[in-house]
Amino acid sequence: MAFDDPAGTAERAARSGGETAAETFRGRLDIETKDHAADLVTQADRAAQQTVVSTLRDATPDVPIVAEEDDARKTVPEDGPAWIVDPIDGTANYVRGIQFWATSVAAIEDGEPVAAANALPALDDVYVADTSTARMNGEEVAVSERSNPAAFAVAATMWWGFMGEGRYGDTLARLGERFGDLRRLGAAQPTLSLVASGALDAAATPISPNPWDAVAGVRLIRSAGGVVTDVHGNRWTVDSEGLIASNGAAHQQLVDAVAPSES
Ligand SMILES: O=P(O)(O)OC[C@H]1O[C@](O)(COP(=O)(O)O)[C@@H](O)[C@@H]1O
Ligand SMILES: [Mg+2]
Repeated sequence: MAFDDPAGTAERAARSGGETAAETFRGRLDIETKDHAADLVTQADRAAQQTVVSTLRDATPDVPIVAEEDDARKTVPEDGPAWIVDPIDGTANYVRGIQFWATSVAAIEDGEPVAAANALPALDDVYVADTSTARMNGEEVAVSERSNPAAFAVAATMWWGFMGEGRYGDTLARLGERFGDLRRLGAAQPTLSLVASGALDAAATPISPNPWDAVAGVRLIRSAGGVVTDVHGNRWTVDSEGLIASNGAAHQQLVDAVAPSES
């Protein structure tokens, strides 16, 4: 492995970026829009990214860094190691003063997520995973043991209203019919962290997420004993269509709800 202690470095970097972002949480912010009116960026996103990047560069000067903001690299290399950074995942929550946001750092090697850290400073929670174990605040966590879909809480994560043609509403309706309870929490990495800890039973989206919205959470969920696939039920990779994450107990029902056959 090209990384030396990737989980430890990811945790340090996520904590440091989270501290930078926390300094201005619920303070005065300059808010800019990106692709659409609800796609936001602030000086806090940029400052947190600088903190994370400098922590990672100090530890691993030669490892490429994929990151959401500014002119950082946006694509994950197929071969070799890379860091994947979302300085604030859940900026829309952050600017509204809602505590559910994270600084997310993942390590990937030859396309395979090998470590992850999601720091949620406003909630004082930190999720960390290596290739075998997921921890929340230092304690090992596992996906939920629920098996009855009627008892499931499923997060319809990653906003996809822009897909149009009723697909968003139709997918939510199918999830609502097949599972007991639905959530939209406003931030993908914290949502995936809750699947890893067993607080949620599943999370799903038919859109192809950005790597910084997905990779850390995928590592956390797999190390917590869960399953992450694409919309067809195939093992999830950074090139996948959609993302369906669960405790494994009703995974096919989720796949069916998110990507029904055309017939
Ligand atoms: O689970 P929800 O409510 O759809 O929220 C997920 C949202 O979180 C995000 O990961 C937030 O991303 P950023 O705040 O980093 O831009 C979005 O990609 C996604 O729309
Ligand atoms: Mg972000």
